[in-house]
Amino acid sequence: MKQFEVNFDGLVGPTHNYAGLSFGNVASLSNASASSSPKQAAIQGLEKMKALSDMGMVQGVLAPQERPDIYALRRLGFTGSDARVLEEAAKHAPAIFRACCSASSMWTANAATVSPSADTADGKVHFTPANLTNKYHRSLEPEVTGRILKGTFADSKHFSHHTHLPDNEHFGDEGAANHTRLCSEYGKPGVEIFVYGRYAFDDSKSAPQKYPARQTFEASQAIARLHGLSDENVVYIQQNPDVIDQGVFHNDVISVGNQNVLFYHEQAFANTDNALAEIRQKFEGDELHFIRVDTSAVSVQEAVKTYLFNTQIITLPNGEMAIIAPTECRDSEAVSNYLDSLVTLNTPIKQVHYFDVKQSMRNGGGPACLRLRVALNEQELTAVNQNTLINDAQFERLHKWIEKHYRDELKEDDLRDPQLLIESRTALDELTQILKIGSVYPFQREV
Ligand SMILES: NCCC[C@H](NC(=O)CCC(=O)O)C(=O)O
Repeated sequence: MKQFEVNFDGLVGPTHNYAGLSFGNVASLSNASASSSPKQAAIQGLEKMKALSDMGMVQGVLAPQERPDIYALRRLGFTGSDARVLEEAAKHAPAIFRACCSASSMWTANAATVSPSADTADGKVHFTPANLTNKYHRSLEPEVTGRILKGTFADSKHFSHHTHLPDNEHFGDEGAANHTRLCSEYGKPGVEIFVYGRYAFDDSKSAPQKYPARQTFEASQAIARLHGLSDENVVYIQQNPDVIDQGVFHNDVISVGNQNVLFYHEQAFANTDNALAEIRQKFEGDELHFIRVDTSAVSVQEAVKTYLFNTQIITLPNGEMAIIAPTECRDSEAVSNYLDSLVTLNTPIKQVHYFDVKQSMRNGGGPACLRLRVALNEQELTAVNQNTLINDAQFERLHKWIEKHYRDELKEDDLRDPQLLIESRTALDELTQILKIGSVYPFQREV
């Protein structure tokens, strides 16, 4: 049977903006308040999806969330008409208001953790939305994310959906950004690697000092239990606390895996030798490539700046692997030299493709943050909501939809504009019809 890894990229929403909300995510902080271009950002993202589909990959799209989140503001005591809620919140609680406007659902690597059917006890593909408790603006996402995932993977014969973990820092879960999977083929059992930043129930263990560790060991274990993974197929690795303190807020900023390749920075993990030995022992297959990048070649600071590890490693239809990198990697001498030499080495990675995703990079999200990977066999792929897969027709439809509804420029002050809320709702309502995902947004569910 054929097997695929489908990348589901997040569509950028109509209120894309930079609010500087993520402490510990250096790029997000340094671009706060800059004006944004929702139209350009959405088109950049869509073009990346189309380019991957043109390379012969199966590419999907996940709908964005509605922002500003009026419901979150009402829960915090703002009342009256929607226009009044916006006005009062922007005036009296500007920081909270900005958090309720965040564009962050576009980074679908944080939407959920996904375990393919080859790894799970019941032979279904399992999804758990990430609770994203560490950042208030991100903690607003899991409920709607869960509905979007259910609308995209609706067939209960093949897909199993869990509720996000308890909304508490002890079970802080950042989804696939802290999870990767190695396998000989996508449809064969793999090793699921969970990378966590700290222990929540054991203070004696090491943890970062400056920036938060968003993912806990206990959350990772809970996901593995929920998904019915066997201990023989799971490896837990602690992220090096020092690199978290240097701005590596998710594991996917310092390591990435695909099939039999683990690409990682020398300083990525706390106890690298043990972790790699355990992966080697649990991996089913002959050839395993650990590609380590040394600090002398690329410093942690340069990796954070260029997002060398927030690249996507994909397997092309001809079996070769390609790296999908942001143009920031090409613009750095150290990183572009490294990538030039990497493709000449004896590893499966043979190509590098650069993409301009600046509108996302400015919020601290590279190509890998923009996608949720879902490994599927042929039957499961047929069971996916086909309207969420990118082909020429769907690309055209979404392109037109963006052109019709999105603004060219958005300033911070525009977010309180009630007209923008109406525009976004009109756009999102139409989107749910294009993607046929049902009424996922709160404004569509009011009676
Ligand atoms: N995987 C990439 C995630 C980036 C995301 N940035 C943000 O939420 C910044 C949003 C802002 O500052 O407006 C985060 O840090 O979780």
